[in-house]
Amino acid sequence: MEVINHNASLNDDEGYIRIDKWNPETTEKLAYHYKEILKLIGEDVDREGLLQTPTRVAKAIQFLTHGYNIDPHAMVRSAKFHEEYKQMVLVKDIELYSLCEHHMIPFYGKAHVAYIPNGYITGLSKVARVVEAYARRLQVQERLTVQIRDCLQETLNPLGVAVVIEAAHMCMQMRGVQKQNSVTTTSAFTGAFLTHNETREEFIHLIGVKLH
Ligand SMILES: Nc1nc2c(ncn2[C@@H]2O[C@H](COP(=O)(O)OP(=O)(O)OP(=O)(O)O)[C@@H](O)[C@H]2O)c(=O)[nH]1
Ligand SMILES: [Zn+2]
Repeated sequence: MEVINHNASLNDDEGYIRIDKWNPETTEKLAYHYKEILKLIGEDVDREGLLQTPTRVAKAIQFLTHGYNIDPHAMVRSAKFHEEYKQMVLVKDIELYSLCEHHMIPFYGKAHVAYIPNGYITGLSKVARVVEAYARRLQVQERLTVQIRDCLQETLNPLGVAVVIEAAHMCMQMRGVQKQNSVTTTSAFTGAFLTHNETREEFIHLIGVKLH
């Protein structure tokens, strides 16, 4: 797997982000460009309220894209435990905030993630951290859904993985087609969730989402 790491200094030993430690050089460069953007939209960059804005935005965008600095596979492997439990493990209603790669405008919603262990489980928080690691990048909802599924399948080799994401896209709400209430649902399955209708139905019933 390719590890994208633009800003290695943000990582601690376990590969988690330290959100208080921005790379000063990256922050300075981003701030320079955001200042130019402010000028281009007709703002007065010297007025009091905007003096710190380029630096604030520089830090904010690094937080919103900090998933590039996380290796989700390594993170799951760091908390992989042998266990003979063979029933579905479901973590539902994991809130997510991402940025659409077309407009860099937020999309936000919930992820529901399940897997059926095959000798190994992972820490429950790691499931939510995998969602976070892929959401905090420039994304499309479809790829985000598949990346979460593939990460768990590749690291735990479970009997199946199921991921459903429900999200609202602000690029469709506050601009463009301006549909305030539309919600997009995406799903991705492997193993028993594909081959066993009952397993998939149980998952869909438990998360309470209408997929068909
Ligand atoms: N499939 C998919 N499309 C997305 C996602 N986020 C945003 N989009 C869409 O990406 C498309 C980009 O289309 P373009 O026609 O190039 O962009 P645009 O002219 O700004 O389109 P409008 O939003 O319709 O004004 C739009 O239809 C967006 O709604 C996503 O997660 N998945
Ligand atoms: Zn968009």
